[in-house]
Amino acid sequence: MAGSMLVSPNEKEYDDLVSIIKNRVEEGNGETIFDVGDATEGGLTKDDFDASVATLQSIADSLDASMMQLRVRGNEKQTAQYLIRLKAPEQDFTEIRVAVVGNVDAGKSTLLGVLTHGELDNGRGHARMKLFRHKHEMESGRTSSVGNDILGFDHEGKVVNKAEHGSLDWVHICEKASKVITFIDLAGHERYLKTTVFGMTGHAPHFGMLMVGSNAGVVGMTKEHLGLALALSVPVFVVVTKIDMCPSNVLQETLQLLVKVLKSPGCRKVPVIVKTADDVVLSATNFVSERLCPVFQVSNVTGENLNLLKMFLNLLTTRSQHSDKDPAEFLIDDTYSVPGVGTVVSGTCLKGTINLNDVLLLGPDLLGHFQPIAIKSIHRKRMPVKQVRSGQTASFSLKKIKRSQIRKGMVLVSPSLNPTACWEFEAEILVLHHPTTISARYQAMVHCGSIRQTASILSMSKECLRTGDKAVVHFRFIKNPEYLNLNQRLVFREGRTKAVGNVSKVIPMVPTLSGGHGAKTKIIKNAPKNPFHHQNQSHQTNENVIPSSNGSNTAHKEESPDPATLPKRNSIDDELVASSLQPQVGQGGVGQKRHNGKRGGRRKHTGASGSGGAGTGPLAESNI
Ligand SMILES: Nc1nc2c(ncn2[C@@H]2O[C@H](COP(=O)(O)OP(=O)(O)OP(=O)(O)O)[C@@H](O)[C@H]2O)c(=O)[nH]1
Repeated sequence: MAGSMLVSPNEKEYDDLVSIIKNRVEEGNGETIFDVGDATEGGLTKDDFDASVATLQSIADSLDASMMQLRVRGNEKQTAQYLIRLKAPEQDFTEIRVAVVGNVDAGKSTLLGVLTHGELDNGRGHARMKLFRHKHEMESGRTSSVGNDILGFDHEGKVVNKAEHGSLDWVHICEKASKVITFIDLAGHERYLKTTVFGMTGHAPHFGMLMVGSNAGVVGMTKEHLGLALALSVPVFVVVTKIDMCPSNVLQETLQLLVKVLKSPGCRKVPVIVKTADDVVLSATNFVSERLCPVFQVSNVTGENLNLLKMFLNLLTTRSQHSDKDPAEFLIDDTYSVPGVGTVVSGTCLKGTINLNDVLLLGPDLLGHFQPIAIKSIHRKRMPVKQVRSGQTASFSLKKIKRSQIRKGMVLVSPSLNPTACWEFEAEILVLHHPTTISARYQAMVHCGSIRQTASILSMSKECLRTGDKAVVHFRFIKNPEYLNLNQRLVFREGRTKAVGNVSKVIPMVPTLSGGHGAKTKIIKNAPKNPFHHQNQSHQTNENVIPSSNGSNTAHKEESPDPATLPKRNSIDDELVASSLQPQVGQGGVGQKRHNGKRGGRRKHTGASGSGGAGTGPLAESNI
């Protein structure tokens, strides 16, 4: 657009400008960054600049949007960038999910405490105490659950979080905010890698915030987490912490190594060390489209550069195209039993719009069935709402169903989708790391959305796979059928073995008379009898906050599809146990009995030592 058009537009030009800005705001989910003056033309004189800003302000007013100056450049002649953001109606806000990863002690929980509570840290764990959720975390000072913290920005870009007596009122934040950043604080310690992978696949983060302690440097799980984010195509920005206590030569070394890793062939990022507000705007506007990776250097104790980070967070916009009009698809990532309310599920609405009292299909259960279920109430970030749209997370209370009948990885979908479950699927896989070779019959944990289940390889387009190899792999879930979509990203993981890929073919369950594991997926009126043992823990619903354990989910059933496909099972959610990175197969019977007894459940060439592979970052070793 001509830079001069804003100076004194005629009526038609003004209308054109309004529709251009309106479209851009819609595309940007309620906001856009707009240039005033064209730098290539040398910018605008003061009078023309002022006239342009006045035009833009009047357009913003007509759209019921605010306008915030981000940066101005030049003296005699000027250019500038403005953020135009719609004033969201109360109860509506844009949601951005940021997965927070990094090695243990990088300062993840501390930074989140400082950002969300607005109080600096004392360097001895003061800020992080506000966030800890489980007693054992409090004691060890380590984050083991996938926790959520929110930071709200109003339409003028001001932080709306106000902690009262140390606690935050989420409803207040959501009412005041136009944009809510949800931080998914993923564990730093390698023993919790399983939780971290679940957080990255199951909570559909838009961005990854990789935290690096400046004194410790790029150590431990740093590369591992970076590799995971890259593999899942989640854009990453880096926050280097503790600059207050780090000698400058050590800080420089850390930055140099970081830049080297980011530029490496496995990563191919363009690091930008953010030092000024200009850098922030530049990074935020080019973050998603280009391979840019902003690097912030902050102190949670002195607060240095936290303003730049906050400015950047305020400018983050989602890249996904929302599809509010499609049939609804909601991915369940957790379940709760709330006294007086009943069963509550939380998760992400991937497509469509879900309204209060809608009847959706819930499934697949252990037999691959879906059952109709009504949505009794909807909460977004603990705030009761009437509707949830694509891209948003929410929790629903459900009618006439026990919590124990629902598991992570199930979906709630529109009946018009006529959903089918699948035991088998194909995926294009890239092996990021494997100690030896992977061949048919190999078994490992598949993470796909909020699905987390052991699957075995039935066949592959190559005889065996080594680190760096790509192949089309035919998988079969070993425990129950799942609901999968084409092109879903997945992680295939076991011990130090890691592969990533895309679902390329979903093989729906085949109808049989026996009701065996190939049984036709059918929609049943009444829920099947509780296929699990009762879960004795009840949790306060806390959208997106995952309880440490859902209790035991030992499977038993009335109508057995095939005993081998419903083996005795340890708790599927017992993600806190130290054994989480130990071989999954062979524990508690998973994979020991298989439908095809010949294949057995024996893993081949796992080499899994229980180590999460600290420092074995896939980046250097793969071609992602
Ligand atoms: N001096 C100083 N100390 C910090 C800073 N950030 C964090 N710390 C301290 O570093 C320690 C570790 O911080 P945490 O926030 O627990 O680290 P974490 O990355 O969340 O660790 P996990 O939850 O175990 O993954 C705490 O004692 C903090 O007080 C900082 O910027 N400066």
